[in-house]
Amino acid sequence: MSVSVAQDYVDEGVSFESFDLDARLIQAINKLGFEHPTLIQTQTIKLSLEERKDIIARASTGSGKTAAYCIPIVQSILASGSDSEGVKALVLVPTKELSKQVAEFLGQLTVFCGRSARVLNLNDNVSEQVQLQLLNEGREIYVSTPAKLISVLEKNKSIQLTNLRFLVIDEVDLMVSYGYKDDLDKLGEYLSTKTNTQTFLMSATLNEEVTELKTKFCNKPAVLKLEDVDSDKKKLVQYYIKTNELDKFLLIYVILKLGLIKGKILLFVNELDRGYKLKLFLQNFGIKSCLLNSELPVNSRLHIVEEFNKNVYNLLIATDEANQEGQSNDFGVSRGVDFKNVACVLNFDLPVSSKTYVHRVGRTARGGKSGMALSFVVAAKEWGKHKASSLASAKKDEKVLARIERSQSKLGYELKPYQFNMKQVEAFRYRMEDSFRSVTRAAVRDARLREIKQELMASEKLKRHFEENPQDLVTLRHDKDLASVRADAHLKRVPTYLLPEGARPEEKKVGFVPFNKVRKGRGKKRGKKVDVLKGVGKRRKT
Ligand SMILES: Nc1ncnc2c1ncn2[C@@H]1O[C@H](COP(=O)(O)OP(=O)(O)OP(=O)(O)O)[C@@H](O)[C@H]1O
Repeated sequence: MSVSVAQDYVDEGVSFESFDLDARLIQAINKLGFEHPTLIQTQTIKLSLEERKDIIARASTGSGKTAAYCIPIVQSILASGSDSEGVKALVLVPTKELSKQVAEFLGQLTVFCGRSARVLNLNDNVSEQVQLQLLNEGREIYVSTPAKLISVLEKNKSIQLTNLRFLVIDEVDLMVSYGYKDDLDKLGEYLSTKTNTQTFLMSATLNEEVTELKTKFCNKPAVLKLEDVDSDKKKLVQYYIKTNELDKFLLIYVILKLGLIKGKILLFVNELDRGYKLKLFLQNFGIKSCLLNSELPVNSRLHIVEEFNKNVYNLLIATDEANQEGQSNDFGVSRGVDFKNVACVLNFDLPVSSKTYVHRVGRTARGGKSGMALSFVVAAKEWGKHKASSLASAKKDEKVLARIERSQSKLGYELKPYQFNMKQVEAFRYRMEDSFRSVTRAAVRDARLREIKQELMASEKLKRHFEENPQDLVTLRHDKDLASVRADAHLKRVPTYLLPEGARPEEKKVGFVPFNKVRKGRGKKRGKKVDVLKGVGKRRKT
């Protein structure tokens, strides 16, 4: 099987065999479908295996950083045989989602290694007894969030980190802002990183706080910065639409109802309630979505990401909360999670910083695929005019957009304004307003409570159920309709007269749907499609 990742980042002249890797590791890499390493992988594997260097790596989202540190770790463990007892590698990540993702990836890399390289995710949802048993088995690689690690170390004094050969801090710039500083300080007491351990600090973005961790954990590190890729090779196209607060709802309704974006969409909002509001609003039109936010139990969150990756859902509404200071909390949905095959990242609410924008849009155009980012930007003069749809963070949208444009242009990207022809979507306005009105604050509150209850129950069910029936996912779909919003059933149907000609039933057209009238005439222009959402409606492969 051939998986073409991040073609832009692939180091085509290099093969994995050239690193002299263990045959079991090569076999696993082949099984994963990786044909060539990516640039960051080539550099990291070499520096790690040949020079045993500490590494600080900044490389774009989707460039293959996980394998870049996992491969040398597994290789070194296999090469050393059973020379010492205890944990040999520790991978720290900021969220449970990432802990699961990285542990699973390491599981795939070590699938042929038997007892020579075993992985333990300390964040796994198991009883203390089971965990103790797993710890006693003496696994070679631990993956954990810092807080969980410290709690495990404090409860199990017999765990020895003295033979630790690798320490990885992934998404390193988040670690400090997540409040993990104390845990990392404590961890320092368990390790002698400066002498025995090779350290990797990884992220797509780095900040000053990293300097502190560098001093603490690294010894003359090599600094890799691999984010500049030929702009003509770039596969991420970025658009923004300047609009007002209420019209965001009109735009999203038209775009989704008419299927103007093909493929899976990851949509970001900035507040919890807005996620529910949008879900209920879309539900009125028969548009299904599922929610991902920090309030949901972790089991549900993990399951939702898994299901989205398996294409069970097409629209995921993720809440990336912004705190009072306007800083994005970035709780994890926009960080590091390897969402598969996302065709479009849609910033329904613009993030509050250009850094968060990088991580959000980095969820698409991964694995060699192309992708699109579309951001709704509220014009400053429009802000606050419609209370019910207003969002505090949108006040600064234009300023944030300017910052995003500056930082993206340094990376060789351009954000193109999207000229949305609002006149042509006006016909949908009254339906949008009907639906918008029906989603009252009480309905949102009710939906939020219900969803959490439902997910808490499902979460427990999930745990037990999947232990017994790993295949049976049917009862636990997360995109069920929520709560009882009093909207008319007619909203679910778009009457034929509102549809663009190409989408009317008798025409049986599949795929791209032009919004304008089909031009009839002679010669080449006959039947030419004009796309009101030019760019947005482009047919795409996913
Ligand atoms: N050499 C390779 N060949 C093919 N696919 C690869 C290769 N390396 C990584 N991949 C795939 O590319 C995708 C992105 O990799 P990964 O999640 O490590 O990116 P990342 O750099 O950590 O991004 P982020 O900063 O968003 O976390 C994954 O699905 C991974 O399986």
